[in-house]
Amino acid sequence: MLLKIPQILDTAGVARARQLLAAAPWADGRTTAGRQAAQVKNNEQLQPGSEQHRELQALVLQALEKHPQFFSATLPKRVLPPLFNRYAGSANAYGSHVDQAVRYLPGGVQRVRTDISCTLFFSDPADYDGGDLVIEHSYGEQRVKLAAGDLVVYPGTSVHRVEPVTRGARLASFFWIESMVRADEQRRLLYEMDMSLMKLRGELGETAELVQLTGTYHNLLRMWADT
Ligand SMILES: O=C(O)CCC(=O)C(=O)O
Ligand SMILES: [Fe+2]
Repeated sequence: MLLKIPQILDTAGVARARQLLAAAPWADGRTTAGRQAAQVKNNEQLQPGSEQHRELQALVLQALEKHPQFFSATLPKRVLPPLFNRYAGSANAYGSHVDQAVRYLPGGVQRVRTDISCTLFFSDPADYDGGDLVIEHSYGEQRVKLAAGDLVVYPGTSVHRVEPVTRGARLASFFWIESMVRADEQRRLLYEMDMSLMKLRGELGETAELVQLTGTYHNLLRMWADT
């Protein structure tokens, strides 16, 4: 399921993130990519370990935690620490690739399966030309270029690319999630059901049928979740 979630970060959060990104040390992006992806990756990435990097990670993670739609759509079990990239100058781009299936948490022991890939945008579309995140799926390609503060989540299984940035700079955070529910189609059913339940509850208040269907939601989650 490809889902755009608006305003994960508010204006103040975006401004703070940009300030930190401007002061932080950048390095070649190829260091964190797998072998195939490194051949097509041409961007910069924030070097982990700096004070700015830590504050940025906390900023993103706290924003995600506060967001009910993010939780419902991803049902996170583990979230890899967010990373940060910049595409600017000399047509930085990231060619077609699939993200590595398994990554390590810092420390290099705990493995995380990358069920869901995420990009959180810090630049507005007017700040740069090109730089669309293009995600391939069974119905064709989806182009994504969101407002600063917005997030896109998409299946880790997708072939995707970032088109060359030909003017300005595209700043983003990218990270991966291992979900309690491994299968994308099961997560989608749960998400759609949860959203409909919330809407119906707003329209009708609590009814016996809503209690029953909410139970069905939780019982499906119980059946499918691996916590
Ligand atoms: O910059 C992006 O939106 C995506 C980056 C990406 O695909 C990756 O780092 O694997
Ligand atoms: Fe990727």
